[in-house]
Amino acid sequence: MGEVCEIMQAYGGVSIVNALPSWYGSSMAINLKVKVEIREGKRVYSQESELIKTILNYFKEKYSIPDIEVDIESELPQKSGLKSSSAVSVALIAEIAKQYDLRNINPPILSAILSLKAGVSYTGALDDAVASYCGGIAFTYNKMFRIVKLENLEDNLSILILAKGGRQKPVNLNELRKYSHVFEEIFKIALKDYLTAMKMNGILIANILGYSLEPIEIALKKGALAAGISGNGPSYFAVSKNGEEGPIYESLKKFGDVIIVRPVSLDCKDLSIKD
Ligand SMILES: Nc1ncnc2c1ncn2[C@@H]1O[C@H](COP(=O)(O)OP(=O)(O)O)[C@@H](O)[C@H]1O
Ligand SMILES: O=C(O)C1=C[C@@H](OP(=O)(O)O)[C@@H](O)[C@H](O)C1
Repeated sequence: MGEVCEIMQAYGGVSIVNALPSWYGSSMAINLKVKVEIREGKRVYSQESELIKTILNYFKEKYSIPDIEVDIESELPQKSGLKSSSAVSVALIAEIAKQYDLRNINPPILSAILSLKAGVSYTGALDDAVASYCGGIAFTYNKMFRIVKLENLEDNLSILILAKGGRQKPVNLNELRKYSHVFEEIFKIALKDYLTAMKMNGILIANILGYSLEPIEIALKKGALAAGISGNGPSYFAVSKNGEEGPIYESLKKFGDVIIVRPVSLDCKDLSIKD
């Protein structure tokens, strides 16, 4: 990521397996970006979100970096299920590490730790942070901050997104955790067949969290390879082969604005992956 361009950037993503029920999570990077720039200057605390504040405080306390101002340019709606918080946090952490030459920082792992500390995440969302930083598909066990696997993907897919931000619906964690064994099985399926897992997860999450199944059923009927709720919602997504988006796009349009994006190929060389 970011290394080849001046401005640090990270990606949004769609869910393959939501990590809330079983702590096992998987996410696919998409080409909606967050760009972060920093410069030394007086912090405006009142304008910092809890996440930004927590990250800046961490680096100030641990590495004595000076006060910095942060500029964020984001193509992702906040509280959307499209991984905006992980993209912002991983890009900011990576940019600070780069500018201040801080070695031995693993941006996705630190993102997970600080997202928990900031209270913007339930499990740390390491799955989202790894995909956001590396592209490709990430498989993680968030309870132990462990990256299980990083995978590249076929580049012949399109993702159609009914992008909605500002999640209002409370996330019923207790209800989700009742299904931990089911989601652990879906995670195992995902390691071999991510599209089937994506579909199972997307339908189940919509059911458990009380989102309408209509957009999902219609997209699947029109030939989508997978469809569902991403993250904790409210955004929906559907997957199709390149060039076959038409009928799915038309069917989803009646539910709101639909954007068509592409998955991002894996591009990460410096993360240690432990089985
Ligand atoms: N552009 C941004 N600028 C500052 N903070 C952001 C931005 N986008 C996301 N965030 C942080 O991430 C949080 C949203 O996280 P979350 O509810 O998990 O949504 P998502 O599903 O989009 O990741 C916001 O409340 C905020 O703290
Ligand atoms: O808070 C968390 O730990 C997570 C939130 C969800 O994503 P969103 O934040 O995109 O809803 C989920 O898909 C992810 O696996 C873990």
